[in-house]
Amino acid sequence: MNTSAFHAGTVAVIGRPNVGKSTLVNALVGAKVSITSNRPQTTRHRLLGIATFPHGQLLLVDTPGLHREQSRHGGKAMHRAMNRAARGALEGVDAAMLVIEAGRWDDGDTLAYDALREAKVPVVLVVNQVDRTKDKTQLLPFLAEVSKDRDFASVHPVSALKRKGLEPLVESVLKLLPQQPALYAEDEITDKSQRFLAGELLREQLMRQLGAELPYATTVEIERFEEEPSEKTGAMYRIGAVIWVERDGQKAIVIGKAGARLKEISTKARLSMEALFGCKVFLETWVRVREGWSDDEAALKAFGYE
Ligand SMILES: Nc1nc2c(ncn2[C@@H]2O[C@H](COP(=O)(O)OP(=O)(O)OP(=O)(O)O)[C@@H](O)[C@H]2O)c(=O)[nH]1
Repeated sequence: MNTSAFHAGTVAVIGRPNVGKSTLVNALVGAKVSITSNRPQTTRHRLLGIATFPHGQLLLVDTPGLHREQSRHGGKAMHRAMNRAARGALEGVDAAMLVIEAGRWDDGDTLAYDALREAKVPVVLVVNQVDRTKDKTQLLPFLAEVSKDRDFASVHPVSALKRKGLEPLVESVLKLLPQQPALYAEDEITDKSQRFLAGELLREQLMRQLGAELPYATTVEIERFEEEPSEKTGAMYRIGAVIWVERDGQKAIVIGKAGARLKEISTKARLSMEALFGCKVFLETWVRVREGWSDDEAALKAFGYE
């Protein structure tokens, strides 16, 4: 490897809820480090996905506050608040990927763009979900329209889901990063612990399978995470997870008829854990009721919320 041409640095991934940020991060990292669902606001925690390529390394960071509720509020006060939040979140970031949905640019995108410009972060525009654009002749005019009078380092139509257009995107972003050796080892994909990721994968299944039925205050706590040697398969992880809800009725929803739903949720979560960790997983899940925990600051802390 020619280390003199190696670029590495932090890249903020910014965009309205549900545009496909997590899907993009996972596609770039090549593994599932960020959970996805078609419900907005899936990403609760700041995430760092690490993507290493022959010419460089991207440290992909979430910027909480920058893509929350953007489109619902407007006005100067919101603009100022956004810019304040942006300044903190963007400190030390080398570049940003502004992710939008093909065919759509709204006020939220403008706010994010302005915040990035104000923070003087070079921005690459990622026009995602191009696979959903049926009439491809509309794409070029759309790209021209959104880049007119805006200062993007480059513009990339991609499909994060189908992993299309990612190579040129990576090349462009790497060019914006300082020339320096890799900051993390090549096989590191996240700074999050496996324990944390296990909880995220279970939460992902809860969201996917319960959809709108998922009680708002549901959270996941990993009570047990142990590695055990296994004669047959090498290592095995024994994971115990508690799904916390606020009421008995909610518990019944999560468990489902004769436990069918919880079984399905646990099986799918276990399979994604095995895929991510590369070993057998023995997963046990319980649903427990804790009344009013979402009001209790100390309880929130115990669940990993700041
Ligand atoms: N067709 C298509 N769907 C996509 C693409 N990228 C993401 N999606 C879907 O869009 C939905 C939202 O994707 P996420 O990656 O969770 O979006 P996000 O921006 O991280 O969402 P938040 O965490 O809520 O901010 C999921 O159902 C994805 O499968 C794409 O390129 N094409």
